[in-house]
Amino acid sequence: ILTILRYPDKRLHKIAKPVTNFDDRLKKLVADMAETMYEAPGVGLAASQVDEHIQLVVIDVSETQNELQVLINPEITWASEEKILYDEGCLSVPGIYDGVERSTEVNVRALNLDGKPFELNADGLLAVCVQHELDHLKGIVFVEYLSPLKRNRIKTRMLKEERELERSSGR
Ligand SMILES: O=C(O)C[C@@H](Cc1ccccc1)[C@H](O)SCc1ccccc1
Ligand SMILES: [Zn+2]
Repeated sequence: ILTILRYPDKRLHKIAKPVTNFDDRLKKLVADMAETMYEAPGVGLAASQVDEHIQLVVIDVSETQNELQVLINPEITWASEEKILYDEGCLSVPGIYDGVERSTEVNVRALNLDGKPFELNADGLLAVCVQHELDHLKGIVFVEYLSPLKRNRIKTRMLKEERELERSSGR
């Protein structure tokens, strides 16, 4: 299980670099990210959230939680004009859910773990998740779409919880 960075950690705003070598280290990171995501639980996790600033996300929106999708160097090639407002959460901002507008449908081009390109046409929760994860790779956390008032309240609350965490664990 990997440690997930918590907002407003500055490292969440670093821009992820493209993946170049498809080696065993990458495969191990994917396995660790998948395990971390399932345990959270979550339906998506970006490498940025575990302080690995490379363009890699893992997603599993299946009911049975056994259909892992790995997207490497992903880019959205088309996004629908039509938008949907979805109450998003984020494993880096635990306990906060708020409405974010996203395209209802997106086409994504990415590489798989073997470095082979593939296309993904996503709608529903998968489309929302893809857009949320690709934002992480650009250093964007979903609270940035909320009002400054809401964002500041969330920042204050997260920092308060961080202090309580430190006090309780005697760190
Ligand atoms: O990137 C993350 O932090 C995991 C996100 C992914 C996500 C955000 C918004 C909408 C869809 C996916 C979530 O925290 S995973 C938790 C979750 C589970 C089911 C539905 C929505 C969110
Ligand atoms: Zn997130």
